Amino acid sequence: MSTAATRPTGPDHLWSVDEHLEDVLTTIRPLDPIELQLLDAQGCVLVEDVMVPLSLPPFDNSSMDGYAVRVADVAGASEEFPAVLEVVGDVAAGAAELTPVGPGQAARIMTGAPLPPGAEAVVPVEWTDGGLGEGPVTGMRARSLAPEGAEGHVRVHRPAEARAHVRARGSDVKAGDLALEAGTILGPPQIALLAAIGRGTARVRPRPRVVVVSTGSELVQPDEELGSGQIYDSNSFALTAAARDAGAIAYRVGAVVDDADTLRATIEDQLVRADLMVTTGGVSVGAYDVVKEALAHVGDADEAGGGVDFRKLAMQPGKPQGFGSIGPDHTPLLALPGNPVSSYVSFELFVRPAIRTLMGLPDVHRPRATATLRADRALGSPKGRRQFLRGAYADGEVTAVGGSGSHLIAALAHADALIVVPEDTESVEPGTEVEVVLLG
Ligand SMILES: Nc1nc2c(c(=O)[nH]1)N[C@H]1C(S)=C(S)[C@@H](COP(=O)(O)OP(=O)(O)OC[C@H]3O[C@@H](n4cnc5c(N)ncnc54)[C@H](O)[C@@H]3O)O[C@H]1N2
Ligand code: MOO
Repeated sequence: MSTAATRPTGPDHLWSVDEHLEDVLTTIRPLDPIELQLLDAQGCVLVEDVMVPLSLPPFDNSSMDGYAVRVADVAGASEEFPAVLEVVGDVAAGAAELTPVGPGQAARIMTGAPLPPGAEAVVPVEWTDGGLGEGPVTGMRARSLAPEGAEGHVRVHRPAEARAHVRARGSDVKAGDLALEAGTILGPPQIALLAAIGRGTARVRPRPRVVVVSTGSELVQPDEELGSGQIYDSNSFALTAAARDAGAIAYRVGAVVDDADTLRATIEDQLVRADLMVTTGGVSVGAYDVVKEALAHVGDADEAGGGVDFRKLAMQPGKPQGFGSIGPDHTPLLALPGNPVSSYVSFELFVRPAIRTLMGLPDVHRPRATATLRADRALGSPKGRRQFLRGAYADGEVTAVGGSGSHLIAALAHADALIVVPEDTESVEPGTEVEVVLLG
């Protein structure tokens, strides 16, 4: 992997949101395809055209529980003048041996069972006396309780056209047809089709394995006792959940203390199961900014442009960011800022599209919309930085939720959109049309 970190920008260059995103998306390539079991391929992108090896249905079969008959035998039948036919046996779904239906005969047939030779149509059981010699019945009795239903005579009360209630061989798809084309995303209906044509596996781009590492000596695992100056680690949970939501197989690594050697060792250990590494915290300008310390000078020895580049973005929240690659496989790494809202917003804007690029998905971005800002007063925004405020969106309107502080986790939990305030806008009046990112 090479990164645009080598572009001639200089350490003081303030990257725009779009430049950083472009760097990420032009660097990260879709994962190599593999053959996966059908259910493991759910949500993945198919990379081959799949042809239909056999027609569906594979044979003419009944769409109703009823009687397989010859058309001429039931012509003009009515309840008053029923056609009386000899029942030659049962045809259940899965039956391999089929008794032919001759003139004056019928076979009792179940939904999905093959149409026996000689039969031309199926009359539903409700159009007959079910072999009981009385009026129309509503169904059949279980074979185990009434085996005599497979013999004797049946009175048919209505005529049937040729092929009535018969599902023709190949009426769904024909052998040689294209079942699914390369590029299809395998949702449940597509998985149904692959299974129906007998395919147990599919060649797809796999879900990326994403390892999330949070950093900070102040962080404590939820459910444990908080000591003085400590807080619970929420970022690793938020980002692992977000990675899963984006389609990844995500692994959460508990918070690593602010020690560069410990962090380097942890990342090295984790590389074996990572297609993408995400860290949070330690990328700012403090004396304990461990991610920067641990990774800033770790390059990919054998590839120019490797290593992690730390940069400032013209964005709020999410100003400090790191991006690059590490380890022998040049595993891409995004280092997100530690403030909880900053890390989440950064994930939405950069990591989610990266995950979806790795999956080969055509649509890597969240949908956006235009909405009318509902607010009591104007919203302020820092000049020169693209601001992403949290909002609640409904029916073409968006309301700001909480303020712009990057620590406001509770407000984030009540938002379903990000309000985008452009770099050159310092104040947004109520009633203004704004762009929103819909978080789904
Ligand atoms: N002098 C300056 N200070 C700061 C600047 C700056 O430009 N000059 N930038 C600020 C901005 S903007 C951000 S964003 C943060 C980013 O800092 P780090 O990425 O180094 O993050 P930390 O210092 O480790 O943590 C920041 C904040 O977030 C809390 N945190 C960290 N990890 C977690 C977690 N897993 N779960 C919950 N909360 C977490 C941490 O306790 C801090 O409060 O830097 C500003 N400073
Ligand atoms: O840019 Mo920081 O990410 O605002 O809080």
